[in-house]
Amino acid sequence: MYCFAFTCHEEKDEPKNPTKSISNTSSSTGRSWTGLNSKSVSKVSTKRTRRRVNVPSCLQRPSNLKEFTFSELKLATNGFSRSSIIGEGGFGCVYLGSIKSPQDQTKRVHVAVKQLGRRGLQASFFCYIS
Ligand SMILES: Nc1ncnc2c1ncn2[C@@H]1O[C@H](COP(=O)(O)OP(=O)(O)OP(=O)(O)O)[C@@H](O)[C@H]1O
Repeated sequence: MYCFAFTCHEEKDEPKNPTKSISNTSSSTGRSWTGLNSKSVSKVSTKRTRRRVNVPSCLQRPSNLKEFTFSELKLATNGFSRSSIIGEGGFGCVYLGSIKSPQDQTKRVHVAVKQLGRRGLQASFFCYIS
């Protein structure tokens, strides 16, 4: 299982809404879009200690993550329509989206788009590929 770290980056022409992240729901690609795996995420996201865990910022961490703009995610989820909602977790709603495959631009893949809600802002945010 591979993981996507939440992207902190905001674009100037986008609304201030750092609440979206995306994960690939398709297991058919067989390739990861990121260097993180479930082990590294569990180290930083599930360990509850009094000591502060030193997590490198999103911008410092080397990765091959693809960043999506708010507009791209809006398009992928049909405007974050209610009919695209496939679940809701502790961080917020999860939408079914469709994007061009990073490996083959002629194909489309289904993705889960997680929306960080107000409650979720209080916690670290990671999402994962199923
Ligand atoms: N990659 C995915 N593919 C398909 N459905 C997903 C995917 N990610 C999330 N979901 C759906 O959205 C729901 C909420 O997922 P989410 O990961 O946000 O919360 P969670 O699994 O309850 O964990 P937590 O909120 O504690 O992180 C899931 O129960 C599932 O139904």
